[in-house]
Amino acid sequence: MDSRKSVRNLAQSINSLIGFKAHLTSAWVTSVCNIIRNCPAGGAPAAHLVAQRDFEKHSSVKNDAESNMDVLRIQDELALLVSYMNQLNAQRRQLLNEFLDLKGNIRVFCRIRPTVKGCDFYQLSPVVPMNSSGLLLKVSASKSKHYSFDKVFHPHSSQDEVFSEIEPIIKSVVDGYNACIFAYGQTGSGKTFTMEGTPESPGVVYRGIRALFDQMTVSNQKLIVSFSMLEIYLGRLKDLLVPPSSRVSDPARPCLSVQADPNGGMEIDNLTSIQVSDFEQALKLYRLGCQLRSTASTNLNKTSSRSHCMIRIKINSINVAERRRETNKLWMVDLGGSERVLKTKAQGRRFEEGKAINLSLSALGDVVDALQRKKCHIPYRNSKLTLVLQDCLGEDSKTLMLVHVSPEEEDLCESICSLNFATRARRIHLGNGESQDAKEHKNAAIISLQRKMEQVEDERQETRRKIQKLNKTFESFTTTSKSPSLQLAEDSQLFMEESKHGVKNVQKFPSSELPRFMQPTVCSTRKFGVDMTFFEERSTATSRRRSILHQAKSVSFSFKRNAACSSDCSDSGISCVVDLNLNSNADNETEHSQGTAECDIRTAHFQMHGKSSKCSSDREIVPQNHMPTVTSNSPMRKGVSSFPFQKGNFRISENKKDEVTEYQEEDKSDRTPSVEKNPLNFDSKSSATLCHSNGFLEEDIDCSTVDFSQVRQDFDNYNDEEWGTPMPATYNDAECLYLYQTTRSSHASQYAKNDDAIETFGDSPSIQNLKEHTETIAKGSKALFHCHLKETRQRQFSQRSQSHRALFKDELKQDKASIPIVTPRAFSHGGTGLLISVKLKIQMLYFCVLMGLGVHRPWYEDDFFHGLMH
Ligand SMILES: Nc1ncnc2c1ncn2[C@@H]1O[C@H](COP(=O)(O)OP(=O)(O)OP(=O)(O)O)[C@@H](O)[C@H]1O
Repeated sequence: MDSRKSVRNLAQSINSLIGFKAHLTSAWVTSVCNIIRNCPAGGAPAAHLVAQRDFEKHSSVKNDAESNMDVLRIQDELALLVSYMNQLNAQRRQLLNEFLDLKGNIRVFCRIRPTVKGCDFYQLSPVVPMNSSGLLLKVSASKSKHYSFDKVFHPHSSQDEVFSEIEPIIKSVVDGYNACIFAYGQTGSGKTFTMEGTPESPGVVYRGIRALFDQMTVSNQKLIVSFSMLEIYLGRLKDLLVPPSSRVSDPARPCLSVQADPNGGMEIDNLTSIQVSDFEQALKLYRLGCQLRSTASTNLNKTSSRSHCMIRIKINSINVAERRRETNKLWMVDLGGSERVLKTKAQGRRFEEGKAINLSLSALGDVVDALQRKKCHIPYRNSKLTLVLQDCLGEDSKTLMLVHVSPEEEDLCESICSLNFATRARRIHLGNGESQDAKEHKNAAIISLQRKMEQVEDERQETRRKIQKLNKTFESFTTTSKSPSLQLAEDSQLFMEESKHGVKNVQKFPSSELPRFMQPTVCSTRKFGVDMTFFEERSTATSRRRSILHQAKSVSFSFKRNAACSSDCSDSGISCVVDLNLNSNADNETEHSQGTAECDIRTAHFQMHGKSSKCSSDREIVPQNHMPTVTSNSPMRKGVSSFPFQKGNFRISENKKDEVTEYQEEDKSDRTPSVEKNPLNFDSKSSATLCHSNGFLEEDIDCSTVDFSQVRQDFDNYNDEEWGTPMPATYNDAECLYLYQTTRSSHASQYAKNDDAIETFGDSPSIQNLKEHTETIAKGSKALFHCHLKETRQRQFSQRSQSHRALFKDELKQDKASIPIVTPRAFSHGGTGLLISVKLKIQMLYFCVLMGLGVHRPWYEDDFFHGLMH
């Protein structure tokens, strides 16, 4: 009896010590008691039972020993194979390197565009391809000139053929080299076709990104890839991942500027850099950037690129042991077309664009010339183009120039210029003359290296297969040999880790494998401040993949004072930036307006969300509009929070006053009746007050005067194709109201269709103004308006979140390289991340101990668990 009492007391002491009682429901205790009941009968065990147990124990020990031996054997084999694989990887790298060195650090390919006039190419064209590396240019009837390049692509060469020659350079980027691939040539010669391609036959950028990710998967290296895209337009750098409306509407946003980094590389300050984890994400960004390129119709090309378009893929290596650099870059550049102004008859802006392009191409020529002559001064600084590419045009990088020529007679002059330029570039690595013997020797070496590379590749494939097979066997051993309690303890640990880091791996921890008492209750979900939705099994594959950084959030809001509505619905909605800049001076800045000194590399995490498991809204985050999450490896750090907007739910309502944006109903009986049935379901005599602590929007809204249908209709008319990225097709009433409010705000009244046209609203535009404006939008600038709305929304959220910064300081200090994860609920319960983490740890330990006790039941009865309840 005494021992029972002490057991009860022990449970109560534990409760009072860690305040855990609140989480223990009767269901929990019943589950634990059931476990105990299912164990062999209580009391003193019968002798035969003891004997049987001893026998089982003995045989299980024997089996355990055998399986342990097997596991050890597999582990040994695996270790051997992995080390062999590493050797093969190193060998492959070395061979590829030698191969590229032999082929030259600067390689020049020539691609001849098919003729557009449909004439007999070989007879009439002045450009005649001779073999795989030479072409003949018929300058006149009696005179012709021979050019040779590393590769000549005939007019009928496919995009596949072109890319197969480029692929080794892409692979070398994964091995730690800088690389630059650029398309050069006169306007209309096919540069954009080669780089961008068409949906049916995608170009080098598409294939390059895919090859890069494939190579990363194969080489099994931990690499962080980030994507940037910019253009050099009229000598200015423009971020192509920032919509023009945002560039214009935020005068505080600094221009992009090129700076030398301490490692001798070049860095572009303020350039949006978005971390991508797979090919699809990078591709989406690329498409987005392409939409924003400056193109125009000229005499020579209907869709002429009026700028140099530059795609940068930056690769940061975590394990640098086997790589040359920690960070390296791949530039893929679609240069603007060289053109003769007389020929294009360009005027005004087109003339200026052509002039700027020609100037920078000429600067590129000077740099190439200086490199060729091995001058001590290389005039990189003469143009933005050469400055940006500086670290990829040197000796230690792989450069590939794709020169494009038109086969038309009338383009002969331009073809001669382009081919001469390319020949000059090629001399950099070839020297002025190479004997025939030397050439043959080199070719033989290249072929032999190619064979070796193929052998190594085969060997790698085979080894990879073996490793996979062994891994499977190993997994089957380890899963069967684990005792249930050990498995549970490990899973619990996993849960702890995942909760701490915000990682939600649904497959690893499905609720069906958990005892009921380990499953979250509504109460525990609220109390812990951790999103427990990941316990729920997802029915579709798409809903399984969730962003690491995404934090689902319960939202509650109230329109009517006494009728708060709360929802546990987790929506993969809009992620907004929580600016964690530790420099207080920059408090009011968005990621694009950071001071350059504070930010070396700014990486935005672009999140691709699938459909929410519970909610119907399916939204994609678009960089800058919904502003990607931003991190930095400089002292400035940023984290992520989510901001779900969904139909019916309006604002996140939290306890802290400075974090809250909520609508409260105000009784204003003198309001005029609603224009139409108010979609917000406001009483026609009501108005809403938008309360922002940051003062961004502070005014009463007379809801009865807002024609929501007009606002919504306008946004519904918005065409996704214009923007190139899927957008929500409809806007809910809350967003309409927000839009309306935004247009009334003096802080957010500038919209621009392009650089030339800026429309500005006054401080208090009337409804008429708003309607006029929405009509304007309907005529052509919906997308920009849309961007503006999102940017405004993001900025507001970003500012609101800055009050959290201090709370992240500890995390930031601990791990500079990792991405800070924000668990928003932690704040709403008034605790710091550390406190909650410790608390979670204790509670989990407690669970494990109880489970252990439940299974082994050394000295107590069910009373112990009942004691926990009292
Ligand atoms: N190899 C090719 N096969 C089929 N069509 C091609 C090829 N190269 C170019 N074209 C076509 O020629 C036209 C002009 O090509 P493109 O726009 O790529 O030229 P560009 O060099 O980028 O011109 P600009 O410098 O003015 O932008 C396009 O319609 C394109 O589809």
